[in-house]
Amino acid sequence: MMLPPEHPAIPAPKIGVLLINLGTPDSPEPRSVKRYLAEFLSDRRVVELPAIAWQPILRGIILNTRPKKSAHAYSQVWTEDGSPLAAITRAQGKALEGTFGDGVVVDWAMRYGRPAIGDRLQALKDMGCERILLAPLYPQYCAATTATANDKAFAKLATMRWQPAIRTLPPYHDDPAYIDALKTSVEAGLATLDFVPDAIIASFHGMPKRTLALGDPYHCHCQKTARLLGEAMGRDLVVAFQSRFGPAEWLGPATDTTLEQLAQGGTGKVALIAPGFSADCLETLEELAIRGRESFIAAGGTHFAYLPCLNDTPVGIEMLRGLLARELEGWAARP
Ligand SMILES: C=CC1=C(C)c2cc3[nH]c(cc4nc(cc5[nH]c(cc1n2)c(C)c5CCC(=O)O)C(CCC(=O)O)=C4C)c(C)c3C=C
Ligand SMILES: [Fe+2]
Ligand SMILES: [Fe+2]
Repeated sequence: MMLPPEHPAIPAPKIGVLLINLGTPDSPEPRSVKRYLAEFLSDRRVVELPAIAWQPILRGIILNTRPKKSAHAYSQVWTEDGSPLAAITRAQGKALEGTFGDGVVVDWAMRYGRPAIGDRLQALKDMGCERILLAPLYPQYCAATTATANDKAFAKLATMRWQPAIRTLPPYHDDPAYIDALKTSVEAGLATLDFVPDAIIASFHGMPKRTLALGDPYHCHCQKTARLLGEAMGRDLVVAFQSRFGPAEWLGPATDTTLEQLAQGGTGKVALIAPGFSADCLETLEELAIRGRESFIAAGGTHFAYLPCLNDTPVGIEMLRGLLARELEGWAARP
């Protein structure tokens, strides 16, 4: 005679993984870019000024001048699948779908623009996800990226009577799996070049310098990533910070100045990498690969290569899968 099981079979709770990246306009038109910049630059985690001082500058000056210029930049990198950042984040989500086993759904959202974090959290809950891992895809922690992504998710949770359980992906700037993936990807990129670079520059997105003194670990995380990657590759990397915005002092040295100084100082061949970006985007494809090349060559450089981010490459996806699986531990199975 079959005995009844000690516990009746209770299905494991459904789990959601929400990949989050920064966000991007819906189209490379000034109107879409203006809407996106208005949301982005109104975030007090990004521009840390009182609204009463900042909003008149934003609405009166920046949103009347920058959208046209940025739209032109976006139009140079836009693809058939839309903005590179959105297309690659979507591809990362698709590549990870099904890799965590039954009952784990993978979705993706953007901090600014669409798909909105609140909408996708609601969708995951409506699908029956009782546990959700929020995964801001920033290897280096920064209040202007990681924290604001989590803030936005928690703001949505604040409206829910019955919340799912939540975990957040920690920064992974020094995780051996991330450093290994970068090393594999950079070495594979270098092997495709028809020249041997005299220098490899690791360019990270900049931040206002005062955030370092205020305790944001971003600068230290970037330096540590570059040190560990350099050690893994057996060569020094030049660290620089790009995309300066506004009149305040930013972390340095600036990538554009570094490229010019290297060229002027006789370093003719460089490879540029952007290990802080989990997906290629405007800041890498336009600012680094197009404008960086132009300024390096104009300053006398002879050979320039931009090596792509980890994106949805097998090595990048396997690294993300491992990091996310670790955060899901203990959630998947019902004892
Ligand atoms: C990877 C980390 C990033 C940090 C840190 C960061 C800080 C930061 N950015 C701005 C202003 C702008 N950034 C813009 C684009 C942009 N920034 C990041 C990432 C970080 N930003 C990404 C991935 C992108 C690309 C978006 C895309 O659509 O491809 C822009 C918009 C473009 C433009 O008009 O130049 C602005 C503006 C500030 C002020 C800031 C820290 C305080
Ligand atoms: Fe930025
Ligand atoms: Fe930029």
